[in-house]
Amino acid sequence: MRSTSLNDNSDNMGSNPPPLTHLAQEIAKHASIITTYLQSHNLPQPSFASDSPAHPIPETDEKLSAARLALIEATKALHALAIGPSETTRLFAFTNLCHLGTMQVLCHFNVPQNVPLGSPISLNELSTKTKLNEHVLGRFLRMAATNYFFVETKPGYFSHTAWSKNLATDEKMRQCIWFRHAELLPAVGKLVEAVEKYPESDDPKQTAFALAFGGETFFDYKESNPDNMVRFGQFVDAFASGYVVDSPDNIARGYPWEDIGRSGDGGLVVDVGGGIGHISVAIGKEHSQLRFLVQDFEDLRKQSESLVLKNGLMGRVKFMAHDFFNGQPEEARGASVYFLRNILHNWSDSYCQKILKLLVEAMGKDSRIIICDIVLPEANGGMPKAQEERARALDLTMLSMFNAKERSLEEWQALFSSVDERLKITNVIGRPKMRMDCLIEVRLM
Ligand SMILES: C[S@@+](CC[C@H](N)C(=O)[O-])C[C@H]1O[C@@H](n2cnc3c(N)ncnc32)[C@H](O)[C@@H]1O
Repeated sequence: MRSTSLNDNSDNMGSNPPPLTHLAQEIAKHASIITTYLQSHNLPQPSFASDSPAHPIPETDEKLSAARLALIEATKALHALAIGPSETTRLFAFTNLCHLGTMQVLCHFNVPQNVPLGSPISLNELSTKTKLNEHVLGRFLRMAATNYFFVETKPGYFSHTAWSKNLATDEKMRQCIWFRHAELLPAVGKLVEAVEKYPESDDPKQTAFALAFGGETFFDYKESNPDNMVRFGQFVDAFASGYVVDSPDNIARGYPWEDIGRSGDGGLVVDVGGGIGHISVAIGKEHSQLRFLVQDFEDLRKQSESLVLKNGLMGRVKFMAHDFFNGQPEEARGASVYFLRNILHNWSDSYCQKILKLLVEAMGKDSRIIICDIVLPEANGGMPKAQEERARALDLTMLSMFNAKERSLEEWQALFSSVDERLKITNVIGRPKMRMDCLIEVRLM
């Protein structure tokens, strides 16, 4: 997309079309690429209808994905220009905050699951089923419907759209709402206080989150609230399984995993802070020569083992309770890969140094570390604004929750060098293979 829509102050009196027209043309062009692809592959067109798929535009085709990102980029700019500076500010976050409250109420009272999948339901019946006052329920549902969740098919009757059906049928999606409302919102509400009180701190106890949650660090709070830990795990799983960050399948295809474990190096991948092991499972399904050790807190063992069982990977993917601030046990030393996905961005530099030092101690001469995290662009570094917005939002989420951060490539290399001068970035796989996260390969050189 041409830069006029975002950076250019020209009066548009020349031969270029005015920004609104230019953006509308871009939108038409990219929409047409997508529509034609879907038609020629006999795939349904994106629609709000409840039988529409949750991911209507496949992620696997690079050209299609690029068209989708360009479409999102152009619609974002067009939307902003159409609304204008004054209205943008006057209405800032107004509807989004109310949407967040609305969705959390609806999820809390199990409304999505109580709307039948194939037919409408009256407010009266839904109120009886969910024990939510009928009038109040109607107000929340009508708000949600302005954001395409549910549709009022006739007065007082609601049906699913593809959006609300996704929420109804996938518990992990409901945990995305829960996390934003129950944890991120209170933390963000304490940002001013945190920045004022702890301007230079990198301590995970001196965060906006800690100010909102009785002084506990994010993970201490999780450990003392096991239910909350499970919900968080489901949220991370959902967050990681689509376009927002890179899907497990994308990671399984994004790196030359086939080169590992072929030449007598054992093919052991230690998935450090691997959660329930969904990334190991995705890679393991594609690359049968690899074995995995998923390390995380003991609470996740049961979920992890049932995921492994479900995917028939017993014997190849093993769960191990291990704190990454302790040295690696014998079983995990000299592994082919130490894989850390969305781990280091949760910690400030001094904590990352501790984690990485322990890995360097465990590494053999052929071991590599692979980090899957965002590489922040330089200013105006070519990342589409809509994507950069998400990367920056993650960066500020890291600040609010952990006093941590997303890093630019320079910051990544500086971190590795501060741990061991021999640690060098040997490969970075980013767009277009990966969407948002990059795969950063680091070796002892
Ligand atoms: C953002 S999640 C990432 C999980 C997984 N790597 C993924 O990409 O989905 C961070 C993970 O680090 C784990 N974790 C936090 N502190 C840890 C520690 N000290 N030792 C081991 N795991 C830890 C959490 O339980 C959580 O599963």
